[in-house]
Amino acid sequence: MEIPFIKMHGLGNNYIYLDLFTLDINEKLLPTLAQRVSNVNTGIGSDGLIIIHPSDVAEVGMRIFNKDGSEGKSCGNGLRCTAKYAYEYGIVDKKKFNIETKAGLVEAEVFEHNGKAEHITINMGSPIFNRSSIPMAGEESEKVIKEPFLIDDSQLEVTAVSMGNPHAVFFVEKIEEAPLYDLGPSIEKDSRFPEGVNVEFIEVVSDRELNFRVWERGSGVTQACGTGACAAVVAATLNNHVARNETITVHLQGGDLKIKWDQENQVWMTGGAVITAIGTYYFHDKE
Ligand SMILES: N[C@H](CCC[C@H](N)C(=O)O)C(=O)O
Repeated sequence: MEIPFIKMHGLGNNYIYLDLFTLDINEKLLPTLAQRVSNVNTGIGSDGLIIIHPSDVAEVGMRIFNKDGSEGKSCGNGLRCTAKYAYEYGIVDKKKFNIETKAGLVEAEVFEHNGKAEHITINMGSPIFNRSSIPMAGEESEKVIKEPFLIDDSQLEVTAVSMGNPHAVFFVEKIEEAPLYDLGPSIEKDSRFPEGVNVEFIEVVSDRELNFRVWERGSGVTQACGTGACAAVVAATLNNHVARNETITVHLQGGDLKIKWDQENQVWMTGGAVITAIGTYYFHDKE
């Protein structure tokens, strides 16, 4: 089967995108397709698969599948790339529009330069704190802020936030010493997170600046995680490390995002999006 695709990245967090406005594909195939195209040796190579699709409730819809085939409910870098593609390829004819995700509707705004979407702002909505909605096991509580968290003999403190997808945020002295590979996999699959969890390590640089690394649920270490950067700013605010209602610069491995958690409890994310390649993927029934 010949499958036309677009490869795009947001700060190096790269996905293979399928445009279901022009392509018809059996959605049962998507988890397997995500695993196949993500494989850098036998596929194209990516952090996963994103589906851009018609929506009854928004101008455009987006679904995200991680490298392991699991479906996430939202993806910040994917949303910026989806907005860029929708604007530049005529799916939408305006600069402000909604995108439907499994986590709900988000609002996108494209900032154009020479007809191209130079950078994109997404209103990622309100953070979710209560434990059962993260979801995280344990006594129901309003918030999980710097809760003791023992993992593989390491005593950590976790702040848990959902941006429609679950995030476990840990603060470290030096970002280069973050135990990304040592503890990321164990935390991701820890039973205290019944749906798994994205794992972020944050170094506070100032009250307007964070350094950030991520081990993503279903994809492992990626260059950037948009929902994770939002969760990091919310967690840093809850722990009084950064100022509320101010624009915080988050330095991710692949570049910077500007994040603001405003007084109306909306989290705004601004950053770039790049089209890397357009091509045809040849799906073989037998790998
Ligand atoms: N791994 C995430 C989905 C991708 C999120 C990330 N790439 C972003 O930019 O937000 C999850 O399973 O919830």
